[in-house]
Order: sequence, then structure tokens, then C-alpha cells
Amino acid sequence: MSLTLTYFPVRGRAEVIRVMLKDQGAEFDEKVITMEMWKESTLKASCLFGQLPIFEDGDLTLYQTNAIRRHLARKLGLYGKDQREAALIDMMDEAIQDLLNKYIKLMFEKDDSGKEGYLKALPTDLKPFEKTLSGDKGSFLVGDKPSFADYSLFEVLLNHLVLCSSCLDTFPSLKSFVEKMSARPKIKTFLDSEAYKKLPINGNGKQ
Ligand SMILES: N[C@@H](CCC(=O)N[C@@H](CS)C(=O)NCC(=O)O)C(=O)O
Repeated sequence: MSLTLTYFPVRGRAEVIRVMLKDQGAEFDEKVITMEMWKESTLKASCLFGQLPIFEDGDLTLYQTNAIRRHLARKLGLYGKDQREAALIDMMDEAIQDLLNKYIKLMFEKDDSGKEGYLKALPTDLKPFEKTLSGDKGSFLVGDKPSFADYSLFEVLLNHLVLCSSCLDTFPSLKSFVEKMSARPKIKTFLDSEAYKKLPINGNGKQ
């Protein structure tokens, strides 16, 4: 399979796709588009919605991060073992997207004035994920293997730990989830790589 991810030189929306592909051992190429290239080329005009990422899987060209994630989930077996699990994975993923959208909004505020209020409200947003992961059912949100929602939760929690290193201190299951995901051999190699460390979280210098 020939897979190509085209995105800016930041983690941003593409990071969850990178982590998922890396962990699954799927080979893919990356085309890195700098802001200068983006502004000066006709690429934006050629993108269906005028935005990145672009994901190419052979002759299939996809835009929209979540469509790309779901495509890869179906292709790589990360969408649960049956329709029931798929429905639960979708439900968890929608809630993760709600949190991610709040986080992105905070990141694009012009100053830091919203951060305190954001962190105050954060435990309420994290509680349902802690509840889902707690107990003896295993290490993942749904079922006994990772789904595309797990990668998304992992990525959003990593970003929150940069925002506030103590934000998971009262959430033992989320803490353990991050530790276990970080220790998965291919994810660990990726997180330890220079390629990962040199990429800023987003394009506006905030984190
Ligand atoms: N809903 C889209 C949003 C994509 C998006 O906002 N892309 C941004 C980068 S994260 C972009 O291309 N910005 C440049 C522009 O809009 O000109 C997705 O999830 O793929």
C-alpha cells in the first residue's frame, strides 16, 4: 500500500494519524509543506476544502482528519470487533473531539487569559474518560485492543500534559493509560525520535 500524509511541519491535526500509523507499523511517506510553500503555491486552491492534512492511499485522496482516521481505522482493524464496539468507539471519539476542539480554541486565543478557566473546567471533561478506563476491563476505551479513539485520547492527553504537567494527577486510570500507550514499543521509538521532538505542537508557538 502506498500511503502519503501531507501536512505542515507541526504535530497539529496530523499527529494522531502519525501515531496511529507508527504504532501499527504501517509505512507511509510524508510531504511537509511550510507556510511559505502554502502561501506561494497553488496547493491550497487544489485542496478540496482549502486545508491540510491530505492523505493519499493509492489513488484515494482524502481530506478531513477524522475521515482519514476512520478510513485508517477500517483499513487497519482499529474500529472494534463488531458493530457494538464500533458504536461505542464512535461515542468515545466524539467526546474526545469535543475536548480536542476546546483545546484547539484555547491554543488559538491571542493571549493566555483563558488558560486558568480552561484548567479549572478540565477535570469535568476528563472524568468520563477516567470512568471508562477504570475498573478491571483492560487498558483501552473499548474492547481489548486499541481503536482509533485510543490514539486520539492518547494524543490529546499528551498535549494536556504539556499544558499542565499535573493535570492527570487525580486521574490514575488516565495516567496509566498514557504510560501504557507511551511504552508500546513502536510509539516509544517514535516519541524518542528527533523527528518527533523537533516538531512544535502547533503553528502559533503556544503550547
Ligand atoms: N476539519 C479540517 C480542518 C483542517 C484545518 O483546520 N487545517 C488547517 C491546519 S490544522 C489548515 O490547513 N490551515 C491553513 C489554511 O486554512 O489556509 C480537518 O480536520 O482536517
